[in-house]
Amino acid sequence: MQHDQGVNPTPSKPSARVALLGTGNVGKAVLDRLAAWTGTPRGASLALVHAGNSRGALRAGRLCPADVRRRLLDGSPWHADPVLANLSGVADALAGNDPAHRIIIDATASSEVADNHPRWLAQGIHVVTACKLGLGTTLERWQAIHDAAAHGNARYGDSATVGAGLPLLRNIRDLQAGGDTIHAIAGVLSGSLAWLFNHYDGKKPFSEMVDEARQAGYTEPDPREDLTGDDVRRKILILARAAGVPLASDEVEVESLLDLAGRETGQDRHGARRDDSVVPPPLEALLQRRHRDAAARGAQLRYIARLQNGGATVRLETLDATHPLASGAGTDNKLAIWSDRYRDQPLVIQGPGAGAEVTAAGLLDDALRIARSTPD
Ligand SMILES: NC(=O)C1=CN([C@@H]2O[C@H](COP(=O)(O)OP(=O)(O)OC[C@H]3O[C@@H](n4cnc5c(N)ncnc54)[C@H](OP(=O)(O)O)[C@@H]3O)[C@@H](O)[C@H]2O)C=CC1
Ligand SMILES: N[C@@H](CC=O)C(=O)O
Repeated sequence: MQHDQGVNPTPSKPSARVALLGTGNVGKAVLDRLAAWTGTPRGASLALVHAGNSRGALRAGRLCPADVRRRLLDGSPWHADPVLANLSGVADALAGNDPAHRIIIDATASSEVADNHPRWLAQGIHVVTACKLGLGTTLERWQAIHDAAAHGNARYGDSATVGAGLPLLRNIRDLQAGGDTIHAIAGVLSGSLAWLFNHYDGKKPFSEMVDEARQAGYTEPDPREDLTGDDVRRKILILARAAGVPLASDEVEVESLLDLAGRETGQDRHGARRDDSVVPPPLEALLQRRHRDAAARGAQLRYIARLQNGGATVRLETLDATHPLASGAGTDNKLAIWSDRYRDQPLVIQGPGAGAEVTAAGLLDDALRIARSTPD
């Protein structure tokens, strides 16, 4: 394991020490991006000192990202120390004698990791996360993160939590910083469901396509999180709260695709056996019919989140082809923002909204912004 890449073009500013949690789809893409920066100023500004997953962690004064990545990829044993996987020790891995920034990158979907965000922030450790469980679940946890960040004078990088790094939260915050008031937002916030509805033609089973989306790294680790709308619920909560509407989780009215199907057959999804298919036959039939009806009038199925009049909804909608939210390709997310400034015509932001590479880029954008700022 290489410990020092020997590049530090800005000796006045020590490299930020970085701990990466999660080495799945997104974590691997973070390692790839860091590896590609080896020998560049970007690479020099971020020193990876800890890389861990649920089974163990590697730790060194400076880990070589390509080496960590190779160990994960080539099937060679992942010689990580399981003791180092203990989250209580991650802060120790970031300790040092210089005033460098300390950054934890959360590329997990772990509630246990999200529970630790406030503790790390309060210790002055910056947290950069793709996981929505920090800001997108209970108001208490959201508040705890804000309070801890203020207390520890630490930053919380959340760009990757909505739109997989698209500049959605940044634009909402910039508008407000300029004195604008957000009145409503609406959008396609699930990259996997966007991809599914962009490709679904009623012929190939939806279940097969969900599997393809999972293999492409667009879905949550458990695709049911996407199909139930829970993932989009978290995203609209994060956006709403950033826009100054502190909604509680149960204040978002969510139409789960799985419940839609259950409603049709009178079955309760909560009664489903664990080994049931992710896409039960009634949902296949329902989507086939909804797709056929939409296509017959040149319309599109879209899973839309809306925030207006202090409330939020998430549901499957049939949109005319001319509707501003109907167009898009691949995993495109699309967000329309109405504000004082954009009263009649909304500000619309569109682009790929899922995938490991764009998400890793969003995470590292946040990490670099922190690394380049002056440590207190
Ligand atoms: N895929 C996408 O397009 C996007 C994903 N995200 C978010 O990124 C996150 C990661 O997604 P993805 O990479 O697909 O998920 P994966 O399931 O592929 O990877 C999750 C990783 O987290 C690790 N992990 C779980 N618990 C812990 C723990 N306690 N400590 C350290 N590591 C832990 C897992 O360990 P192990 O390897 O041992 O199982 C695994 O390496 C999710 O929160 C997701 O919502 C956000 C935007 C877009
Ligand atoms: N599963 C998510 C991934 C990004 O957050 C999605 O489909 O958008």
